Amino acid sequence: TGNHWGYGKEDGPSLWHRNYPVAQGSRQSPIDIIPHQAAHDHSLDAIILNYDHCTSINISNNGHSVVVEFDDSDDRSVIRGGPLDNAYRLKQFHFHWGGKGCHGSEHTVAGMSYASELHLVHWNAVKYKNFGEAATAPDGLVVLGIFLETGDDHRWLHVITDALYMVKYKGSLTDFKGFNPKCLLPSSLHYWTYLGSLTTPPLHESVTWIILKEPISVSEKQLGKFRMLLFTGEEEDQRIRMENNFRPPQPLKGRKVRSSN
Ligand SMILES: COc1ccc(/C(C)=C/C(=O)O)cc1
Ligand SMILES: [Zn+2]
Repeated sequence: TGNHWGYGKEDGPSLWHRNYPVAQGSRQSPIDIIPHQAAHDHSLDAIILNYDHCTSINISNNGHSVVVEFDDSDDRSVIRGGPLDNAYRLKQFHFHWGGKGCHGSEHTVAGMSYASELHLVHWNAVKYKNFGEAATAPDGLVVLGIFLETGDDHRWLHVITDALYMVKYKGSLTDFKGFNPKCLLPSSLHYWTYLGSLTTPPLHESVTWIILKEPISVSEKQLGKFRMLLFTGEEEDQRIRMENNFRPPQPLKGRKVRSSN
């Protein structure tokens, strides 16, 4: 129906251009990051994350990923510094992951993909009056990308994975208060940055990407809990496991990736 899209054979990333022609645009995401081709830009400042007074609201299954939304009615939780001209407000975060034993990050590093990728989505509330308007502007959004690799248990990720049973089905939502995503950051904030897009429809070319170089470690068991989510709703006959919800790397089309120190 309508602009239905997904990650399957009949509605996956290679077909999205039919309803979203920008899918073949000049600044699409994700991309393959080639570290030694990234320009070290010494003018790039450190990124600053002011998440101390962030207010998480709910966790939901939107049929494509699991999303934690935040109160973005003021500048209580923002990202600034780095390549940014102003502060951007945290709106939501979500994940992309693979099937069992398969990797599912969106960005790749020298052709290597990680098990999963966390996206923290922020919007430019200085220049735009709401998220929807910012989402269509070339400098409207900032997405902070964090790679997840499998290894030790992540000591805080269980707060999220323990809630996933509540949002098993597409369209489900439940309260999720008091979660601060600062606990999901790696120790280093060194990053790559480039101009790109949303990685799901409507694929707007409105994102300044900031991808942290250092992955966080999560256990295979924790990652497995994401795979108990379903793409399908409670009322649907088909039960399709939510996995491999990632878009593959897109053409760089002459863009430069910059590297912080
Ligand atoms: C205005 O509608 C939107 C739909 C999705 C998104 C995001 C945040 C997509 C993505 O994460 O790739 C933004 C706006
Ligand atoms: Zn994403």
